Amino acid sequence: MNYVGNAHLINDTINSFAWTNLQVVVKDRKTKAPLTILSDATGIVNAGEMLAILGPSGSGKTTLLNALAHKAAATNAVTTGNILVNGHKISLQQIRHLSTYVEQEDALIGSLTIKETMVFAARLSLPSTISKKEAFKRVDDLIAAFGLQTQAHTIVGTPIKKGLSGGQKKRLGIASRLVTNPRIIFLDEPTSGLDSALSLEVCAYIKDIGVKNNLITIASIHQPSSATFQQFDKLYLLSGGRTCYFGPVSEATAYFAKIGYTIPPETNSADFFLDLINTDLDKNGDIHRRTDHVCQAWKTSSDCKDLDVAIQTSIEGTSLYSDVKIQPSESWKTPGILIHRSWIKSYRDVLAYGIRIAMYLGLAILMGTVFLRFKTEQSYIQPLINAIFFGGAFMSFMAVAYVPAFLEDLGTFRQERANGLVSPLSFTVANFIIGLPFLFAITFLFSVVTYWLSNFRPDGSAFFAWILWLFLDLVAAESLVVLMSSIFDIFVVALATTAFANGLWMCVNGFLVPMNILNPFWKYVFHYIDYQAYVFQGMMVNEFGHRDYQCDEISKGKYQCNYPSDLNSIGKIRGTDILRQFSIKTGQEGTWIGIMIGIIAGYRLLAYIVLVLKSRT
Ligand SMILES: Nc1ncnc2c1ncn2[C@@H]1O[C@H](COP(=O)(O)OP(=O)(O)OP(=O)(O)O)[C@@H](O)[C@H]1O
Repeated sequence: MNYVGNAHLINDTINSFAWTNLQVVVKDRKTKAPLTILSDATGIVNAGEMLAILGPSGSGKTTLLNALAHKAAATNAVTTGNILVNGHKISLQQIRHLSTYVEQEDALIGSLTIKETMVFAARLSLPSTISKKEAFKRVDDLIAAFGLQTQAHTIVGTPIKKGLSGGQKKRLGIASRLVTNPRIIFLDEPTSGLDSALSLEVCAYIKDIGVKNNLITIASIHQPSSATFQQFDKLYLLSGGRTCYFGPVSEATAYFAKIGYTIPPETNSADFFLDLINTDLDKNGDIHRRTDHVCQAWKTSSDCKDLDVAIQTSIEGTSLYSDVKIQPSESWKTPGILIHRSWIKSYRDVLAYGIRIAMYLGLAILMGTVFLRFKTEQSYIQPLINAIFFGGAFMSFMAVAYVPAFLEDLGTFRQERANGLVSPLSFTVANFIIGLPFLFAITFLFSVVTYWLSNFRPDGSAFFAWILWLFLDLVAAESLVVLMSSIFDIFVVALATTAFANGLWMCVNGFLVPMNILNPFWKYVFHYIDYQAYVFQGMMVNEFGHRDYQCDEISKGKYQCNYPSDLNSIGKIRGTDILRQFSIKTGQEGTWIGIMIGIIAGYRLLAYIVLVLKSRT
């Protein structure tokens, strides 16, 4: 770590970040009564210091961190108390302005390199007043500061292509949040998922950058090793939302000895403090009693009084901070930047579209060779209808393969949204646009193989009409994936609900049960909003609306026709008579295309609304 502080990162305006009497009350999940999950929290962190928020699981670490960052602690949570910067109360806008929040989960795009990740972070967050040269300098400086230079052109890593180690990913995630020059950094469990060596490495980098640039760093942390714990300057110890200790890490051992809890030799002090107040381990009420004593002792301690004095001094002694951090704000360029980023992902990450293209090509060969060289004889009519159903319905069913790639994008969006970089509208627009060329490529490849192998109506315009229906089908299917995954953002749930919805659309699209006998509930509630129904009808009209089929000739001039038609006497079946059996009208294609576009727009609009509603909580 031979890194020197960066001029742009250096904090010379924020001296202190303090909070007094913070309280968070939620509505209890079970009883619905008000429940205090954080009470009377008070503390101060000065420039260049790093604070560890420590406590047993469920003690309120994340609640405190979120309250400090002005993030919603939970749905319907009511937060009261004061948050002060240089002794002055600060609003949500101001804290966003000054700080960055690094979530526990990495939301990096696996197929981008370190450098690309940083450049896109800079492009999304820096205003156009910052020159390209300056932006690149910041990116390079941060890559160097986090010790990532040698891997600058290594990809983050996808499930099928290994990239960075866990520690490097963590460092990159943090580095990408620092391009906007925050003065205060909130980190939610930055060492989660890392072994003790990597945890130490990550914390040492954060500490180094914080000290060299005079930044205020606040991190919740879970069971740190001794070495990791020593990286922190201050400790906030919590149990059941109550303060057990706040003060320098170096003085914590002496403080606990003073109130009657002496640490045994060669014990990790963090483990000792946690065991002291971990009420989850309580068997006979001892730990509860001990925790009550520790919290009470803190309230009446001279250290607690000294803290109040220190905060009072910060209020009286300093001037207002000036706005220094660059306010990340969305610009009209954001959708374009997102499209560029997705474009790289699309061609580099085979999971995004590559696997689907290969899968659809395989499906095309399968379908084209099973439904091979159909003739215009009546025995081919039913297989032709089956092929049309299979082509439309199965293709849309397989769109579920897009779920993992979309969920990765959604994770990135959530974090960028939380940091004010990307709005639901930009994300929705970019996601829609980037899908179109790939869906068209899939449609074209599939159709070129299948259409001509199966001998659908051999006519150029019929071929292009087929392409149009299939393209609309895939766009609608992908839009359904986007909607379902936005609502149910857990992989298996998104997969199951999308598959279920597609199964439903298949059942009521008019093939398995023709519309004239489909029962009214399914017909009127679902059939008319079923995008697969319009694709099926469109493809059926494309095939049967414009040609006739031959009956079997039993003897010279005598025919046996399986489908009634006014042409039976001359040994033919009019295609439109087949359509009539399915209650499909001709000449409605324009309306159906319009409805398809409406359904696609509807899915996207609903997904957008879901994203807006979810990003409020
Ligand atoms: N609506 C609610 N009803 C009941 N309890 C709640 C509610 N919301 C939060 N809590 C409780 O508040 C406590 C604090 O949660 P928080 O996530 O801040 O803890 P934590 O210390 O970060 O836990 P972990 O280390 O497991 O992430 C938890 O015990 C949680 O169960």
